[in-house]
Amino acid sequence: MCGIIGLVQAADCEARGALPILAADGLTALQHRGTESAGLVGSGGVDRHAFDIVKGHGLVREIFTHEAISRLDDAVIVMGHNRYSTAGKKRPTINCVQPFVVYTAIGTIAIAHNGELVGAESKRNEALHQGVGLSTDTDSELIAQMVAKAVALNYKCRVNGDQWGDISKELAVTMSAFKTSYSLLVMTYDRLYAIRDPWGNRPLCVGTIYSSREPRNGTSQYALGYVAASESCALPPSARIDMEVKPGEIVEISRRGIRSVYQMKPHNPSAFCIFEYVYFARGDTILEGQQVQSVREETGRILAREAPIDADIVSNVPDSSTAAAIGYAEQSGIPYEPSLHRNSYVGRSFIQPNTELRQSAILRKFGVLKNNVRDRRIVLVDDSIVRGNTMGIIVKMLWDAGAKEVHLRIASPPLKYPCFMGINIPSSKELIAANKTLEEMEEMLGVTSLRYLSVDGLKEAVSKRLHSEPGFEPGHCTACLTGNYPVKLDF
Ligand SMILES: O=P(O)(O)OC[C@H]1O[C@H](OP(=O)(O)OP(=O)(O)O)[C@H](O)[C@@H]1O
Ligand SMILES: NC(=O)CC[C@H](N)C(=O)O
Ligand code: SF4
Ligand SMILES: [Mg+2]
Repeated sequence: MCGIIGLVQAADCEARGALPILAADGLTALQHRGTESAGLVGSGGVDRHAFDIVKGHGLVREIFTHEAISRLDDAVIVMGHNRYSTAGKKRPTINCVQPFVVYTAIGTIAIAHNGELVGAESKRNEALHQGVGLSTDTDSELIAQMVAKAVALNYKCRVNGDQWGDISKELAVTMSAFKTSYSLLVMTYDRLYAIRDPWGNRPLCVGTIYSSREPRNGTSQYALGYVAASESCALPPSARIDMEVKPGEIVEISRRGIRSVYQMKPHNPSAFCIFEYVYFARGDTILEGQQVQSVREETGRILAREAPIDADIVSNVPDSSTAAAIGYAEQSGIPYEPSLHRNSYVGRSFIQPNTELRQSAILRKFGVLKNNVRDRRIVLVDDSIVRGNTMGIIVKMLWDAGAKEVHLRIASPPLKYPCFMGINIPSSKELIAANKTLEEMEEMLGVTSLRYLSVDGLKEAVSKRLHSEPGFEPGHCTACLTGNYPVKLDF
């Protein structure tokens, strides 16, 4: 998934050093989208070649020390990225860490990408045979090089008065070369572009940072700057969302404000990743006009109707299933009581890059609340089972603590098909539900019963409060659940 954020200081705001701190805070708020590496790039808004860059492997707080980000103190535009890799796995060097910064005919540009390009391999070969040199095997670098190429090809058509930092035409050309999946931030020395692919597969929103959270008596609020981010949870406290970037849209953010500069024909219906609601996004984020936490609660309520069971308590698998467990408890009338303590210093396991790291995270992450578990019939709600790593470990912990029955209820349908659009599950071999029947899974996981939410149930939860723009038919990618991919997979 990856997390991206960009900030631009308003023309009449003279604060110095605030932007990199807000950007690092934003990346911290997006840490759940990627923990492998992070980077920040800044521009002072005057020199079109000189960008300052801070990058590293690990967590945001480890990379962006006070000293490291002070290098960006003069920046009036800052852009950052948290990485969860889906590409570049052959040689995961520092070169793969985003944002990608490239020198082009009009000056330096930087690109931060969330998603994965379907068909990247053939585009990559095409580019290599046209003499484009690539330093990594990531799809994101390819986008950066394609933009650089579009800039070079359009160079002679730039008319006097064209601003160096304006690359909207070149971005539109690049967009037409790729189908999905990308939400992008592209930075030139004096502006930032927020772009979503025509399927709208990954999220991206844009907002304004105000001088105060609320208008005060007698004084009006004014804009200190502008922000674009994967999720609204990354916006500074005094910011408000202005828009979610539409599928196929390019939004330009400069020191003068925000404007939509291009709208490619969107795919109707769109194919926004339904797993953003199930697992990836943070509960307080607003997607398609609705709060993720509320959608998750609704999945729990529907699951309780679809798969009821008599039990003593309903428990969550912290963190991301908590809302669904609350919804299940509310609908079933069975009290919600936790069975597991989650160590907050251990991150998400699913987004670790290999099995060893995933399993070691799970082993360090959970402790059992024995007094709640002993002699109880437990409904254990999780948001998903992917490889089965989490369940394999915690169900055993519950039995060891004296549970009487363990009924697993999963607030999404069985995940049976690979994802090629930004999630690192490239093969169905590793997906437990693709290779076992429900009964085999019950036996393998050692649970009293196992039931999943239906595809229709998940769609119902997602559609209930969804807000859609006129002219845009909202739709969701459910490919990993149904095998119906939004684009033809010709590779
Ligand atoms: O079947 P698996 O392969 O184990 O994957 C599924 C599990 O991984 C995720 O949790 P994760 O620990 O990543 O994040 P969370 O703390 O937000 O729940 C998800 O919420 C499931 O619990
Ligand atoms: N999960 C993502 O969004 C990954 C972005 C990009 N494909 C990379 O591997 O760096
Ligand atoms: S295949 Fe699944 S995880 Fe991938 S984009 Fe579609 S819904 Fe999301
Ligand atoms: Mg989990």
